[in-house]
Amino acid sequence: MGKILDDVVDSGGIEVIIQNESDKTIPRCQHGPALLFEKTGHGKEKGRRFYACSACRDRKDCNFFQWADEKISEARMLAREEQNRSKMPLFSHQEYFTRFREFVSLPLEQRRFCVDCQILIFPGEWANHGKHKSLSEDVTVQRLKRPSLLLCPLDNKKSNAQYLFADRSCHFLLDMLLGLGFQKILCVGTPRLHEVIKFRNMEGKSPTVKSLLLDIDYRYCQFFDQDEFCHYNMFNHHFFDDEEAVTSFQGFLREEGGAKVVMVTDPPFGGLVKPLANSFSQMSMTWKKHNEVSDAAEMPMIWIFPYFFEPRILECFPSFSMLDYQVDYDNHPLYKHGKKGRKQSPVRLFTNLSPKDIILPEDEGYRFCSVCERFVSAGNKHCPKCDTCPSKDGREWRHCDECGRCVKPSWHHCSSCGHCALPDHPCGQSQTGCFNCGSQKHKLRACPKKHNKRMPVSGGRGAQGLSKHITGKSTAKNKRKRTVK
Ligand SMILES: C[S@@+](CC[C@H](N)C(=O)[O-])C[C@H]1O[C@@H](n2cnc3c(N)ncnc32)[C@H](O)[C@@H]1O
Ligand SMILES: [Zn+2]
Ligand SMILES: [Zn+2]
Ligand SMILES: [Zn+2]
Ligand SMILES: [Zn+2]
Ligand SMILES: [Zn+2]
Ligand SMILES: [Zn+2]
Repeated sequence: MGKILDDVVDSGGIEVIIQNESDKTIPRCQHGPALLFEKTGHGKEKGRRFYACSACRDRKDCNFFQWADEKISEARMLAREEQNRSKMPLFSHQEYFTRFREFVSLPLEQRRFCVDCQILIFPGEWANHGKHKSLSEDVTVQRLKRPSLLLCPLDNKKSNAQYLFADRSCHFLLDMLLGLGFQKILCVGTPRLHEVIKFRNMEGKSPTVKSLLLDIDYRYCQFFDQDEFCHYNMFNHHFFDDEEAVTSFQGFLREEGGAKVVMVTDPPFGGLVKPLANSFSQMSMTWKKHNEVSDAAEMPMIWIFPYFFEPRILECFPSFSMLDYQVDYDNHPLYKHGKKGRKQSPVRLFTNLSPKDIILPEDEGYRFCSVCERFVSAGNKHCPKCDTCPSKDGREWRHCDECGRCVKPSWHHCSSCGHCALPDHPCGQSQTGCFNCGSQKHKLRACPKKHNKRMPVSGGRGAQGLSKHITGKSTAKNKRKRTVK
């Protein structure tokens, strides 16, 4: 099966097609309804559609594949259902949480956490885990309240990891949202933010905030009850525990007593912007349905993603803007803040909240640009010619008069190509058509959108991201990727 998938992906581009997820004919893998893809580009299979797993970038984790026009025999269907069932978690959410309650009532010396199985174990179960590595000390109540510190970040051999916020970023996010008056935070793929909220509530230092975590990592069922955690797939808006989870989710979105809701999400990078945006729109529609808001209202959202996805996110959510704040992670040597790590973090906040209301920390060099009416990073100098603070990566960009826009400091204007590029760019062969808007009908010089502040639209990124999603091949740019089991 994997071989077919590789061949399909290798021989051209791929487009994802959004379907109505309530459509019962969509085939399912263990991660819920599969996504529908269409082959683009050249080759004999152009236009042919197929289904593949929505959640796993690495086909070793889930190799689900089916041509859309393929007839599946009854026997194969049954075998597939059986396989999906066999991949289900050991216990139901309710059972997991009942175990947790019992577990915390045990004396400290009887509490163990099996590192190999990533599960809390009772004395009667120790024998079954006899050969496994386990933690037997320090499984304190305090530690159980920060499960992200107890659980190993999901990781596979290709260094796909769960990237957890550094405390600096986590507290910045929470303080900023509290400052804006939000009382309910929907944490989508942000377990560390969720637990920090709970922790702060217990300390009683800041106003009490409600939090609901939606994540595909069901290990969290062990620590959070059904009104605090839903096992969820954000690529197909699928709740694994169906009705119970959906009810809990809908209840959370109801702004009873005027408690304002905001959603914060930090999805794995994989280029699948379209299905993510579709899920977040579905959430926003549910929020709308359960609250008395105007037709044009959108649920307040913060989507944490690398800056180079800006054009694609804005395409899906035109009301969003990208903020300069650099999100910092704990378990990634590349993305540490400031000079200590090798690089500055490429991860930013995209939001439909008003940028001028989001005060970025002065002690980290951010300042307010009164022309742009937003906080910008230290190196991001306002360009009067572009009428914006143009830097995306935090470095000081330079205005090129020939290109009519600001460019990265490492770029130089190349007269053969007619635009700025890195000094060692493949001269003359890099791009056909317009460098600014991607159109094949004109060159940069004649671009009607030349003074438009958008980044150039690179034609292939969607397909690239997706083929990586399916094959697990990585592109240099999209290094932060991880896989979830
Ligand atoms: C980059 S990590 C973000 C963690 C966040 N920075 C934090 O510290 O809380 C991505 C998160 O999304 C979750 N995730 C990955 N794939 C998912 C999917 N298909 N649906 C829902 N959650 C997913 C992972 O389990 C992980 O918690
Ligand atoms: Zn799958
Ligand atoms: Zn074990
Ligand atoms: Zn400015
Ligand atoms: Zn400029
Ligand atoms: Zn130039
Ligand atoms: Zn050139």
